[in-house]
Amino acid sequence: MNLLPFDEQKPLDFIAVGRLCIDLNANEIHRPMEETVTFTKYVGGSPANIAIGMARLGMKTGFIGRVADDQMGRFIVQYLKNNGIDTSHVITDKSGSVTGLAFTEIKSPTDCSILMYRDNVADLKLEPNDIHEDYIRQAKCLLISGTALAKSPSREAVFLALEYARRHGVVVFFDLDYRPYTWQSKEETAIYYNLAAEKCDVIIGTREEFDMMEQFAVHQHDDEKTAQKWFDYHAKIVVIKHGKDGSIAYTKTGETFVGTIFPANIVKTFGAGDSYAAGFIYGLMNGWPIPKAMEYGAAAASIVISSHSCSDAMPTLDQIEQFIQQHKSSSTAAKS
Ligand SMILES: Nc1ncnc2c1ncn2[C@@H]1O[C@H](COP(=O)(O)OP(=O)(O)OP(=O)(O)O)[C@@H](O)[C@H]1O
Ligand SMILES: O=C(O)C[C@@H](O)[C@H](O)C(=O)CO
Repeated sequence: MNLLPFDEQKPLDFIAVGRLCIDLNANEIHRPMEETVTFTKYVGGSPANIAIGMARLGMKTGFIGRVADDQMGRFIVQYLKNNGIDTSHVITDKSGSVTGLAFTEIKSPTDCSILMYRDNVADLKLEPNDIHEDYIRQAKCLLISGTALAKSPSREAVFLALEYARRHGVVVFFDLDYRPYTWQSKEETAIYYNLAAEKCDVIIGTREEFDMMEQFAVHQHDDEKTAQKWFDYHAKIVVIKHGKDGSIAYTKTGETFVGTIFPANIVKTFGAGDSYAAGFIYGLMNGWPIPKAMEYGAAAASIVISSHSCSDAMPTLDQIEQFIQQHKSSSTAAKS
């Protein structure tokens, strides 16, 4: 049974809507940011990372968003173009907005944090008029990212994109991407996340993100009940990510798949979710069984957390397959 009816006649594979930002990753690692002197600049923003990941995997990818009218905005657009991503619907915001900055602190491979500068950011200036029905209609799938729901008019733009996607048989992925500093309150977040999730086909989030969404629900902290809640709406697949403990995917048809991880030489933990999403969505779009899609997501995640960047490190299909093969060979050798 084809859970996700991707329309192979559509010319675009994947469109992401939302945040285009800059990551400034500490170069002096294993120390607090107070002691960091230099940073490396990368394109960032969760939906941007996922779109870059999809393009690296060979998918025809587009983006809907706003960038600041400055050097950072131009850097982002050029980077997307260099990676073969269609930027015809990336708008330069002229309101004096700025580019969101994510300063990353890498105290240890497992103790990382992100300091976000997001006042007056261009990405949340996205407007409903920036959302074009004819563009979304051309895509096999659309990715929305939770942070784009944090403020108007971006919030309304996302709901319009969802309306167009539903109208034209575009499969919708919702990456929860909860970033508390962008919201007024958890209650506000839960309300808007629930309203969006009701319209989505695949919902991907961590246990903590689903708990935030379900703060008004009768159940708490229960993966199966979380999945069933969304199957009662539009969802076909719900994926709950559990960090180094892997992931669990539930389907509306009653199947459950437990995803394992690949060992990683961890440089930093963040970026795992975005790379996992790219590998997983790629697998689903190719009609693979869910376990294989989860495997490619997990491999992509291990590759990215073993790297200094997120976007730059998003792997190609060959890199993922070589990584998986190397792991399998090492496992076989270790057993013999
Ligand atoms: N320490 C790890 N070692 C190997 N794989 C990992 C590790 N942490 C995460 N992963 C892989 O990445 C997937 C997503 O990671 P996680 O659950 O941390 O999502 P996330 O919180 O959205 O990630 P991010 O830190 O990018 O926001 C996991 O399901 C797992 O497959
Ligand atoms: O999503 C953000 O704004 C931060 C990202 O750019 C950063 O790469 C990250 O946290 C990835 O999960």
